[in-house]
Amino acid sequence: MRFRSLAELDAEVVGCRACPRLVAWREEIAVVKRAAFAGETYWARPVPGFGPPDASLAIVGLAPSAHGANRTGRLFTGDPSGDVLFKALHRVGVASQPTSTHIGDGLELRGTRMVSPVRCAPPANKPTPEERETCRSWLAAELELLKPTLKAVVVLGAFGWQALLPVLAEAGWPVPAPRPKFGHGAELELGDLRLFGCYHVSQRNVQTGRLTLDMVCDVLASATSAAGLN
Ligand SMILES: O=c1cc[nH]c(=O)[nH]1
Repeated sequence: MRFRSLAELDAEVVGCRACPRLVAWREEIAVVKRAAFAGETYWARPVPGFGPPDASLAIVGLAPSAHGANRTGRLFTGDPSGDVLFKALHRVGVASQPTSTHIGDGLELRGTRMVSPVRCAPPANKPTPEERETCRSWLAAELELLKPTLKAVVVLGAFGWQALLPVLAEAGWPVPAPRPKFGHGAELELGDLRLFGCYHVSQRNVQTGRLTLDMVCDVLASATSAAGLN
């Protein structure tokens, strides 16, 4: 294995400059900024996973948002997607508080690690298939390190689902062929690992009513139970 620990992986991933388009974008945003954050220094680097290294539950998202994790340096922190997600994680008992505003705000996750298939903020929140492929080795390394304790994964959206299944198959989990499709409420049993599909907690999904806080909590409750966390 390339990394001996998640701490080692996290320390290395933040220096990645593999995708020129993403490097340019994450750094440009940090200069232009959003007016509300004009006084802040943006993180403007790849965002590592967040949560304990012996997690039994993983939450797989999409990519850091421009003025959220790309600003704060922590996944789902400081953006509207995180507002919903952390409320739900707190409600099911794995987040110490319902909000996540900045590193050092006191938030802790119990038995749960957030992982991003793409580590840099992409223009229009849309990584290219090439960028997803380039970032895949980080996702693979993170799952390999989590494997000894991992029991359940919640995948937020089709992008994460498509990124994750090949990585799980390569790491030895019995992923069926053809690969099962993503859907909200989809559930897969891959040997000792349970996979749960959930619509992404994006502002658009929530504002249009496609996804409600209760729907997120329902999926998380099943997943935390499968992960032995409640
Ligand atoms: O997947 C996502 C979406 C928003 N913010 C993140 O950090 N990840």
